[in-house]
Amino acid sequence: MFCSLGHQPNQSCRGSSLRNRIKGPLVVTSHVGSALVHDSWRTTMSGGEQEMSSYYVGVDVGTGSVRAALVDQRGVLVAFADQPIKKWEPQFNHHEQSSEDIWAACCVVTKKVIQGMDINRIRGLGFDATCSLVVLDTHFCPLPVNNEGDSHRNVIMWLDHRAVNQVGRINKTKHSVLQYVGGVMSVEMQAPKLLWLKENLRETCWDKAGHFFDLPDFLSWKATGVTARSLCSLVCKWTYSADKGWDDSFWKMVGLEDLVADNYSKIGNQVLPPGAPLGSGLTPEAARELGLPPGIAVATSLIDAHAGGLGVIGADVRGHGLVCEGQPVTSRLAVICGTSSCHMGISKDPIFVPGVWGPYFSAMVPGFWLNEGGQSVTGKLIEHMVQGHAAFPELQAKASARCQSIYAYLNSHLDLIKKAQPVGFLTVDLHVWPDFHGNRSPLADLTLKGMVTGLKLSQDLDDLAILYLATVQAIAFGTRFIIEAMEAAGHSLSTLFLCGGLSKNPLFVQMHADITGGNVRNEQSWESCVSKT
Ligand SMILES: Nc1ncnc2c1ncn2[C@@H]1O[C@H](COP(=O)(O)OP(=O)(O)O)[C@@H](O)[C@H]1O
Ligand SMILES: O=C(CO)[C@H](O)[C@H](O)COP(=O)(O)O
Repeated sequence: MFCSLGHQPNQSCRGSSLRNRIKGPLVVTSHVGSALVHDSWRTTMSGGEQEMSSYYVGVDVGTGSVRAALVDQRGVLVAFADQPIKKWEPQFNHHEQSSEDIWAACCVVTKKVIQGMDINRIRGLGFDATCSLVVLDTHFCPLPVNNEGDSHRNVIMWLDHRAVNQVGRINKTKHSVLQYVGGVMSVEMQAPKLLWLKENLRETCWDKAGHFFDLPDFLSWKATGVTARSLCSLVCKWTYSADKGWDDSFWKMVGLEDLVADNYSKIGNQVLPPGAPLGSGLTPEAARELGLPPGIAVATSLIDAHAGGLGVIGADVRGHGLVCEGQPVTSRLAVICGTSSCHMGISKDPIFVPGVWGPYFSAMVPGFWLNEGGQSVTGKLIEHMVQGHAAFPELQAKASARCQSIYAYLNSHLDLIKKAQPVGFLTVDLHVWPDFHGNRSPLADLTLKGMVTGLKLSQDLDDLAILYLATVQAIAFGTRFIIEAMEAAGHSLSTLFLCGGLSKNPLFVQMHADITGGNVRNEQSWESCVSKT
């Protein structure tokens, strides 16, 4: 049911090219060839076949856009659409969104993928989304998370770092729940953000709040009216234990005892495993807004990285002659790379990796423990470096003259200037430290900053291309650093499975293969193997 899709702004399409956009469990479901797509449509449209297809809609809310996919019961992708969503940065390190804007985008993309379809064949709907914090009042209306009192902006995004002081105090408690987030709570998790709201927006937000949702759970509530939370969100971002539930002593110790007093009704006291059906399914109101039939099944949600991780870690790789065929799923590391990169590895027994989130039980693959390493800005960092360079306008002009994306142009430019040497050698004198937004894993130090060494006075297109390469390499070294920490703690990883927007960049995939020295699979080419040096 879950899917997580790559991103091309404002597009809706059908057919074989859709495969290149998938980053979730749909990755290896089947052959998304146009023949298959047409077959399933013919069956649908004629209505005469005995075994008529059932269809499912998956909605994936990333940082920059919302994507929907329509798949049939075999997992074949039939239609795809995406739509950008709004983001605000009212001050440095404050990142906000609007839950109404996000829901409206979910409705737009869902309507697009079901266009021309017999909607009575649609059997179910599922959501995944970023782990951002949505705040609603007791009547489920948006509350402002900002000093301006703008209630439209009622979402504190996952990458928001406003609660630095609060997370510092939480970490000083050394409470035992911190063992399950790599020993150090991240400012990107929900407890510090809640404490910030209580300490900074008491009257306008905290006192009026009736519901604090992780964004994936907000979407499933919006679709069903059921306020149950996903085990995935609560375990990974809210300190909930699959085994022991909430720990009252943690919330009391950090100054959020009010959440305990009302039996966690504001943050969730009914918890379901990802994929479990919610209530009576899609409400009539949500059905109208989405263009779907009321009452169809709606699944308990997943965080976006976990949806992508579930998809690639569970991929059936038989028959492609891959090295990883026959190796256990615990030897796979899923790297979900979009705005950020998330490194998802699973194990049968809990593994405690300093600076790497988890171990989380059953939060992604049922019955397995999950460790989640991460780099908070990867796609966003590449954009920051490239767009901030003096030669960016020239790059844009040249790429558009060739009808290429700026990244395709930069990759071919690197090929041109590398001459006979391997492309990686172009950066022997230029190095990037990629922690421009702190280090999520394995140093777990939000105070770290980015760094570039080896700059010269020239600022031409060659310099931009080499800076871009050094940034991609720095990100790949970050992945290697995370793998080394996970292996030192007991993981045994042999294959990286990349998915998300960045996995469409061959240079990004190649540098991960070269620098980690492992087998790397990306979403686009299941059949071809990226070599290692
Ligand atoms: N074809 C491509 N080549 C290079 N980079 C790409 C490509 N498509 C998307 N990206 C990059 O991937 C990132 C977005 O990935 P995506 O998975 O859509 O993110 P999110 O889920 O965070 O919204 C952006 O930084 C974008 O520049
Ligand atoms: O913390 C995370 C998952 O646990 C992600 O970084 C967050 O959800 C953002 O995802 P994306 O980079 O795909 O927008």
